[in-house]
Parts: sequence; structure tokens; C-alpha cells
Amino acid sequence: MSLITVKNLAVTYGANTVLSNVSLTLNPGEIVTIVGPNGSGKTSLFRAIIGATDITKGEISLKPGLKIGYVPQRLHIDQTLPITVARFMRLTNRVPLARCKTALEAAGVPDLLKRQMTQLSGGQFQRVLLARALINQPDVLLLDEATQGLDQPGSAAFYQEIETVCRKTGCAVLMISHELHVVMSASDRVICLNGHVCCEGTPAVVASAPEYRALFGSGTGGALALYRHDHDHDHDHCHEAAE
Ligand SMILES: Nc1ncnc2c1ncn2[C@@H]1O[C@H](COP(=O)(O)OP(=O)(O)OP(=O)(O)O)[C@@H](O)[C@H]1O
Repeated sequence: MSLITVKNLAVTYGANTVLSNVSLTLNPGEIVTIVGPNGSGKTSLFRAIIGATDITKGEISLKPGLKIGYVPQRLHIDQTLPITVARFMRLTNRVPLARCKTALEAAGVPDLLKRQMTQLSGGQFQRVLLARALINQPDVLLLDEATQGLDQPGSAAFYQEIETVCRKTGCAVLMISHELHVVMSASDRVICLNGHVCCEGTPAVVASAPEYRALFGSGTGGALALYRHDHDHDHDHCHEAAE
């Protein structure tokens, strides 16, 4: 049974339809990446999945008892607020310290428990957010651009960590990323979202699709092309390729 099934989902804010006819599934153990330009509805899709946004049409079914760990884009902590990693990790979830430690180890930062949150590097901070999401041994990790602010080697290391953790624990991952060139090798499937699912398939299929080359041709030019990706239809060739 799929962990998450989204069928013909529509999300509308006032008169603004940001998602329409979106269908996708996430199966146990899968790592699926969602790419799409700014404002294409990626975060709205996540919010709909966790029940934080009303849906206008369609349905979202979660496997009964599904545990979701959520890693946000970025979390701001006031520089003047003293809070240790241990305290931060247990703010909303009073788990024993030993479980925090295990989660930090799994996230690749075993020695941070007593450190101040405000003194962490960007990469360490994001790993603490990952550890916090792992505490309850989730069946699914939702990562919303979890490597924002990290440089490319930092993001690559972060995604490798995710892949290692998930391959080991069997936890599935649904992640939003602008860095397809980085997450490519770790993803089982890639879904390109632009208000609707305009293209999807295995990384190899997507990589050989003209859309992918247009988006991520090479280097920064390719990455920047993502933001100009404002096409709407005419993706039949990609769908065919994905089948
Ligand atoms: N609560 C809200 N009320 C009204 N409009 C919203 C709300 N949240 C998002 N939107 C609008 O919905 C559209 C999709 O936003 P969303 O954050 O889902 O896109 P995104 O693909 O995650 O973008 P980004 O890559 O910039 O993070 C945008 O036009 C945004 O302005």
C-alpha cells in the first residue's frame, strides 16, 4: 500500500488556483524529488499533505498511522535567544535525551547536543532540523528545500546523509529541491510541478527529457533556467518517456 496517495488535487487561495489535477503516490522506501519554478505550488502541496492547507478538489490519503517527519525550508532563531540543541529538539516533543542523541547520530552530527543553536553553521543547523524530524522514526520525511543557504558541497553532503539514513531505516522521502543536479543520484523518481504535474519519471528518464535539459543544461545557466520554466502544457513526450 502506498504511504501517500494524492488524487486530482486542487488548491485555491481566493480566486487563485495554485494546484490543479495533481496526482502522485509515494511508496515505502522511495525517494521522490519535486522540482518546479517559484510559485508553482510545491509548498502548497506539502501543506495540503500535512493538513495545513484546505484542499479545493480531489483527495489525499495517508496510510493509517503514517508518521511524517517534516524539515522546513529554514527556521529563524533569534540570535539573542539562548537555546541548546538538546532543548530545541525537545521543545514540542519531550522525548528522552538518548533519543535526541540517536537522531543526531543518524543525521551525521553526533556531538552537537550541548551546543547553542545560534552558534551552528548552516549545514549543522539543517542537520539538527533533520534530526528533529527523525526523532519519532517517521515512515516519511518531507523536506521543503532543506538545503537552502548551503553551498553545493554542503547540499550534496546533506542529501547523501538523507539517502544513507533512509536506505538504512526504510523511511520514504518526498522532497522539494531546486538542485536537481545535486539530488539526481539520490532520487528514485522526479516530479516536475508547475501548478500541475507537467513531467515525471526516473532521474534517467527526466535527465534525457528535453525539459530537463532546458532546465538544468549545465552549471548555473541550467539552474537559473528553472526559474524561467513557465511552460504550461505540451509535455506529452515526457509522459511517454516516463511510461
Ligand atoms: N496562504 C496563502 N494565501 C494566498 N496565496 C498563497 C498562500 N500560500 C501561497 N500562496 C500563493 O500560491 C502560489 C504557490 O505558492 P507556493 O508557496 O506553494 O509555491 P512554491 O512552488 O513552494 O514556491 P517557492 O519555490 O517560491 O517556495 C504563490 O503564488 C503564492 O503566492
